[in-house]
Amino acid sequence: MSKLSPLVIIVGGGFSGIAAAKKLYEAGISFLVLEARERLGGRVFTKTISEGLYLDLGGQWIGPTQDRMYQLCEEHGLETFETYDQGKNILDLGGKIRTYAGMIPKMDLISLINLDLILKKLEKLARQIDINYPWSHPKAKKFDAVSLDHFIRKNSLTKSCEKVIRVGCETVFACELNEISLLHALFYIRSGTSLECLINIKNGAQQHRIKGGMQPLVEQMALPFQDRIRFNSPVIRIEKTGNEVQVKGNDFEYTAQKIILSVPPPLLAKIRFTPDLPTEKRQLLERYSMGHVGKCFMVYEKPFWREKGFSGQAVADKNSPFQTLFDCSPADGRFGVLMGFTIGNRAKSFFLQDENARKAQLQEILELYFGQDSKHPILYKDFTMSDEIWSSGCYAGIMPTGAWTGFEDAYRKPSNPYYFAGTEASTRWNGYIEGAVLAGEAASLQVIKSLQHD
Ligand SMILES: Cc1cc2nc3c(=O)[nH]c(=O)nc-3n(C[C@H](O)[C@H](O)[C@H](O)COP(=O)(O)OP(=O)(O)OC[C@H]3O[C@@H](n4cnc5c(N)ncnc54)[C@H](O)[C@@H]3O)c2cc1C
Repeated sequence: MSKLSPLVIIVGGGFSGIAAAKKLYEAGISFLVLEARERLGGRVFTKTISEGLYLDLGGQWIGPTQDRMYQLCEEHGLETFETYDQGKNILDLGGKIRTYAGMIPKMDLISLINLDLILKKLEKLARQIDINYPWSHPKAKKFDAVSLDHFIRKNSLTKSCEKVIRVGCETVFACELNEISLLHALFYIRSGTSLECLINIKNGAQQHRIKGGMQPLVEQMALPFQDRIRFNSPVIRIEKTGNEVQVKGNDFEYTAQKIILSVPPPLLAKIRFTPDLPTEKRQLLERYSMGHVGKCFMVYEKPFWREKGFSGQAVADKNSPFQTLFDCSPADGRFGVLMGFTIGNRAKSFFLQDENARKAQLQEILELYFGQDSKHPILYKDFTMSDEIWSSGCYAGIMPTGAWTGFEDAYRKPSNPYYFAGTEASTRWNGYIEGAVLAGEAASLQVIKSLQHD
């Protein structure tokens, strides 16, 4: 058993935990990061396949208004590049393929008008939400009593419109739409600036990727304090006695004064606290669910679809296992990479099949969309964080109906000596890497302040 006694222990070495650690390091405060996995990054995971070919199996995109992410890239000398976004997009409704340019899918006029009205309505409602106090909206109880699914069914006048708006929302929220409260959806939109910002590639959250992948950034951030990170160290119990806290795992025990918790809500719920966390936080933790997403990559010798005038983007209804497709080729286009998102119930069915069947399904879709050239991939790789015990889902924790109005800010509220980070604790870019960084930094500032007062 270790005798080390840092002032602060950070549980979790994702972007949030490492952003918290960076702040403490800069402030000269002793700390230790305990990370369950053998790597940093958590829900960010870059797999290098060969020289020049890497796949971001977790979070990968950043975009305007995610200011901290751009600052961190600059600070660590990492370059960003534009997501490929030129040429024809594909809309696949019931296997009927249409192509269109720009953001407006090719549909009948009534469906288009209906789609525009729903998007505008969501945008307008989201603009009224105070991200610090979503429960304070005069209609908060009404919005929190229904799911996003309810809102979409109520406002969709045509089947095509409903299908397209569903696919868009499933891709943004990464869950079945009956799992998410309308109030949480509005908060999430506002937290990410606007719906347009969440959906768009250009001027949106999908605008840029980092050359070499996202995980190298968190590794660069942690370089100066490598010796203060302990890997393969899941925290199981946290016990407070007097002014000290014991943090315990299977083969370690550390004592500290303050604890920053930066793990996803369902995993926080599994840590045994003595005395227990405040009742409202415990009850809220039990309500959170994680989304379900799979990323499925087909790699080619070159991005052949670009020469044929395709962007590589597609949107599909339930006849396909993939809600959306994106061009995820490396910056230099040395390889061609198409990535399909399978989300919610589609992901559940998809991952019940063996890998050969999964590959065959993506192959079939790509041939349908991009023709014979897609017949000869050099690699197939898929991945879902839902199968990872130390993530238990993604992109992020989802608030079901009644949670915001029932528990307000119970999740992020500190209860000395415990401080809560992780993207779910962020009011800005909640669910995103930017949110994870902001929440980690905020938790460290709270700890520093509290140490000054002790
Ligand atoms: C497929 C996918 C696509 C995404 N796409 C994007 C995107 O393009 N852009 C974007 O901004 N966001 C995206 N996201 C979301 C983004 O990745 C997350 O919001 C962000 O990485 C969360 O960071 P975090 O530090 O809060 O949590 P995590 O990354 O989950 O870090 C928590 C850490 O805690 C560790 N841990 C858990 N339990 C314990 C324990 N008991 N003891 C010790 N350690 C523990 C975990 O191993 C993990 O390393 C995506 C996520 C996924 C999975």
